[in-house]
Amino acid sequence: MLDFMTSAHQSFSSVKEGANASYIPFLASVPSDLFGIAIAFTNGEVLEVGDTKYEFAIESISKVFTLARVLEELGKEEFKAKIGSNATGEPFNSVIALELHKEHPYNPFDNAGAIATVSLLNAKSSDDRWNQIISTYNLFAGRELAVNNEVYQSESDTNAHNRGISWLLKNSGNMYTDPDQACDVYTRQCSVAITCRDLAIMGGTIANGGINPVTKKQVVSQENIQPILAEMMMNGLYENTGNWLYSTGLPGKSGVGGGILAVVPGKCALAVFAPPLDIHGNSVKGQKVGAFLSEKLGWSLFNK
Ligand SMILES: NC(=O)CC[C@H](N)C(=O)O
Repeated sequence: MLDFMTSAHQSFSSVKEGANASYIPFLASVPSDLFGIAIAFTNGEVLEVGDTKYEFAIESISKVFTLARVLEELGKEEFKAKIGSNATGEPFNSVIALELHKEHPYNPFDNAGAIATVSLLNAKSSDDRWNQIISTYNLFAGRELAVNNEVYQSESDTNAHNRGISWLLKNSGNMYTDPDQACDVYTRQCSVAITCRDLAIMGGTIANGGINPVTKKQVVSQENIQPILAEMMMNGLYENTGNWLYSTGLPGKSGVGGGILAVVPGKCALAVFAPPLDIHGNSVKGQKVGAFLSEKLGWSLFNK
């Protein structure tokens, strides 16, 4: 296993395609050649190659773990009715997608649906909303995570588009708290710093039926694993999800911080960190590693 990971790292470290996200200024300053690969198995073993200790911004991968928390609170049917489980086929921050669907979010991974998902948490205050989210992430990672304040500042200074989306949701009755509060908590969740190892363990918890494979704590109930994986399968890499699925056969999730997660249910989770992105916001090397390892290790869910 480690041999395949090392060979993926060696083969793809020279790939020059893609570029760091720059619409969030901080992300443009992250060294582009950082490259880590980690796999967490359901038995608690974790294998790592490359820059797996470097802390990067979780960005949109956070949407998976907020989804888990809200599913626990609402149940999957109410969640599906309020947010949805279909792809828009548009970029993750598309306003056109909202306009086309009467300002109703379509799924929890596009920004509109993600911000609405944050707003659905039953919380007394902004701090309470945030504490519910970060405590959930901590359980998934098996350690205390923290916001990278430089990322948070950089995103807060440049998130007018997401604030606009929040107010459109308010306009159509699909925002369940103050829109600016929901957007701020969403911005904070995207700024949480994680390592590649953390991400593998967070995904490993999903692969392990909701039980963190390292701490052995139940973080999300088994019945909510299917809706989480369905959302990842359907829109985890936005408009490139079909191509990802074609080559990996696995549910995945990307973030513009350069992280990518793939879940092999019952077996393990793969986390890759490499900042240069394709035009849809997905790590280029991450997608290559996913395709390579899935093929070598027979991970595809469609090859049984
Ligand atoms: N795809 C992403 O990772 C986007 C997350 C980013 N914080 C945004 O809202 O634009």
